[in-house]
Amino acid sequence: MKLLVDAGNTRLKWLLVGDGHLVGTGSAILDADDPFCDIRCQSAHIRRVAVSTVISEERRQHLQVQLEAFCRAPIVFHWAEPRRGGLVNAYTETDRMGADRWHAMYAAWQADEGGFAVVDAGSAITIDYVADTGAHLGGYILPGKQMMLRSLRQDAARIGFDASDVQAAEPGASTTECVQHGLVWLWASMAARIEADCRRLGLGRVLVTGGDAEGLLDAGLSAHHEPSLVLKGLAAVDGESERE
Ligand SMILES: Nc1ncnc2c1ncn2[C@@H]1O[C@H](COP(=O)(O)OP(=O)(O)OP(=O)(O)O)[C@@H](O)[C@H]1O
Ligand SMILES: CC(C)(CO)[C@@H](O)C(=O)NCCC(=O)O
Ligand SMILES: [K+]
Repeated sequence: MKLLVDAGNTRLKWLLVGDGHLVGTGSAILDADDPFCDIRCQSAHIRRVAVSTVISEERRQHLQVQLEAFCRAPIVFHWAEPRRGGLVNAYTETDRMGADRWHAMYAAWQADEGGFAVVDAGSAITIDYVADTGAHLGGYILPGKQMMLRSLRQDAARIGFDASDVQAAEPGASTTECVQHGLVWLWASMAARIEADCRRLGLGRVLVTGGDAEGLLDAGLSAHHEPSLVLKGLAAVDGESERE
């Protein structure tokens, strides 16, 4: 079996696969003491671990120690690359790009259905555009939902607000409404902007992933929800590098 790990700044997601079929899936807060406790009894059967991560080098080393304590299999970290197959990275400094973005793009590219946008609504939100030819056209990095709410709470003395699941975008009449509706309003504008970019660039598909994907869909983004897009791309990359 192979363990695939996507370690983001907030959460770690994993898939356990054996002979092309899914054995298990799970997630944990990044700093959990034992993120793989649910699959401890299977650890002896894991023959390889592949990781896509965007965490700091210090936390990456800590994750590696946790994985080494968990199972004896080789651990391979995969990073953003200049190109893979027909997919070509727009970055000149490829190694500065988050591995999650590259792996999500590669998963979408593998579907072989033409140009696309990938939206990853995680701790940060990333948007990447890829043309029919496989040329990455570049992207955007924006603060994620919790990051935005946290900065409003922390950096402005009088912005106190409550949590809300309300998906409303009309002008608010309380601090909570102004903040929460403001977020939906911003996301709705972002959704419209992504659609306009896709029309202009001739991209036929939008894929969305990440912990806040559903919020973006509710705010009006018209996209296919692929919760495991990063892990899917990582699986493809790791499978190819094993065969090389
Ligand atoms: N169980 C959960 N725990 C934490 N955040 C969650 C959870 N469910 C949804 N979220 C939302 O998901 C967002 C984090 O998404 P995700 O887990 O995809 O991030 P990440 O992969 O750790 O981040 P990144 O890859 O951007 O570093 C948060 O902004 C939060 O609003
Ligand atoms: C933007 C995030 C945090 C999204 O997870 C990640 O992809 C990252 O740390 N990227 C590094 C900067 C870049 O991609 O240019
Ligand atoms: K992510």
